[in-house]
Amino acid sequence: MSDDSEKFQGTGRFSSPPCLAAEIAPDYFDPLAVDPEQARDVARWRKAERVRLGKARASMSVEERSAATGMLTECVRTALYDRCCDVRGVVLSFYWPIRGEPDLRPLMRELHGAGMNIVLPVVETRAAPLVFRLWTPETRMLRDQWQIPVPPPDAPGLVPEIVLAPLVGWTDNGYRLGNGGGYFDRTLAALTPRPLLIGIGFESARLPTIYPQPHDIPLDLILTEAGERCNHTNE
Ligand SMILES: Nc1nc2c(c(=O)[nH]1)N(C=O)[C@@H](CNc1ccc(C(=O)N[C@@H](CCC(=O)O)C(=O)O)cc1)CN2
Ligand SMILES: Nc1ncnc2c1ncn2[C@@H]1O[C@H](COP(=O)(O)OP(=O)(O)OP(=O)(O)O)[C@@H](O)[C@H]1O
Repeated sequence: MSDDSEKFQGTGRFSSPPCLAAEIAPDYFDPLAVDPEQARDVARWRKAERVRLGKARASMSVEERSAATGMLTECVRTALYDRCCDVRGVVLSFYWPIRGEPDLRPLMRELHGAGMNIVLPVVETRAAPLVFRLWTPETRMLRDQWQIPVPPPDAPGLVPEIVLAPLVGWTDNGYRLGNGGGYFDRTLAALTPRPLLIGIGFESARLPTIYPQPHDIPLDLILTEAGERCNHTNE
């Protein structure tokens, strides 16, 4: 609490108490703002959708996956170069693919070679924002609690300007279904300035809705093998 509010408490000088909204942590999310029964239903539906979409992704044929990954790679490269006059020094958060996520690691290496600072997301603390550790081709990766390869704790931490977020599901209006930890939403709520958030997924993961909740932050751009599927960057 600020000194002023303590000084003026109970003096009767103000008709209403001083506004303390600025003292709320930027990543604070009020669970009381949500109807618990509705939130439970949505969580249950999302869990089932993650399983369904995960199976669909796992059943893509080798040819289908390879063709889609090639087109996605091209699309991500173009989107990044279109948005950065000079990619050198730009801090870009990539992801190390798990569970059949699009594997864009050749592009990650290429962009590192072009001078971008590549970072990878790490869950250091459960139910907290992600941290981002620098990756280079020489980095000796460790595995986290989900067996996701991550750079070691002594890798430098950097704040990304652009974040590539893998999609389990996505909607035309830019909402993302992820792996269910709420990590990207928590991270975006905490980062200022907010990075450009680009969702990366396959066309087959398109959903009519994810039943958006107050914590869900829409993506700026969604890229699939079919190209730009949702673009809020010119609004
Ligand atoms: N490649 C990759 N790296 C990433 C992410 C990601 O989605 N993909 N993350 C993005 O956040 C973070 C890891 N987040 C994760 C969150 C939850 C689960 C998970 O296993 N969840 C439960 C399901 C929870 C539910 O459905 O309610 C599980 O599958 O058992 C895994 C990773 C950081 N790194
Ligand atoms: N800013 C936030 N503060 C607190 N809790 C949050 C926040 N964002 C999300 N959560 C919680 O995280 C849980 C999972 O959220 P959600 O279903 O949106 O995950 P997700 O986006 O699929 O996961 P991920 O980003 O890890 O891939 C929910 O219970 C939600 O309330």
